[in-house]
Amino acid sequence: MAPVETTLPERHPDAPEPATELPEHYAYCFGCGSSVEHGLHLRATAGEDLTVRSRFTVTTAHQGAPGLAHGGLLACAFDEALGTAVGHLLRQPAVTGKLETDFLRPVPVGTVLFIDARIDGVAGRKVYVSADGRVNSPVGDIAVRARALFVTVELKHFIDNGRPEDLKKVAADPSLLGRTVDLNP
Ligand SMILES: CCCCCCCCCC(=O)SCCNC(=O)CCNC(=O)[C@H](O)C(C)(C)COP(=O)(O)OP(=O)(O)OC[C@H]1O[C@@H](n2cnc3c(N)ncnc32)[C@H](O)[C@@H]1OP(=O)(O)O
Repeated sequence: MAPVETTLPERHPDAPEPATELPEHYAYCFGCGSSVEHGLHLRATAGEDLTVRSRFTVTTAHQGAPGLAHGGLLACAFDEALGTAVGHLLRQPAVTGKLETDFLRPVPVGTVLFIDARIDGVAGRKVYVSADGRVNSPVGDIAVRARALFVTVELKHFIDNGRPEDLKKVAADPSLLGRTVDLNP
């Protein structure tokens, strides 16, 4: 539940159609990037209305306790899944301001975590989102639940704050970035 009054936003007219597989947003993103060897490699599909379904396989590189996913990595997966929902459905750059997780059941190595994310409401630049994660199936008991606040930003946020050598790499090879927002709106 958002701590302030919110309104339900419109799904952006250029948002991907439901059932569209969404591209990684940055090749070196720990959450979704294909160039990060032990990253989460999260994959997402646009859902109906203000929803996105993501999934990732928990590997031995993601352990906290023997054979079990690290809670911080699970939080990372939710951050990515929630940010993907905001980025694709609203088509606005946004960053995580706050992320809260409830770890309800252990998530073993080798399982696929299905994460159903939704946009709950907006208030000015604040976008409230939440998600449920289930083990090996998109239905059944919830293993992890998360709520987050994303704050919309101008592209300038990334240009002003990113490490210059990484920004240069992207400028030299724009294919490293998925085009979810218009760079020249
Ligand atoms: C398709 C694309 C897929 C992308 C997936 C990516 C997933 C991963 C996303 C990330 O992990 S992003 C990286 C982690 N986050 C950051 O690095 C953000 C660091 N924080 C900041 O840069 C600034 O604090 C921030 C841009 C969030 C806000 O600073 P601003 O100066 O622009 O705005 P301001 O501080 O005025 O806050 C705007 C509103 O948000 C509210 N707010 C900001 N942070 C908050 C917070 N933590 N808790 C509660 N409210 C917060 C703030 O109170 C205010 O509310 P009001 O409009 O009602 O006044």
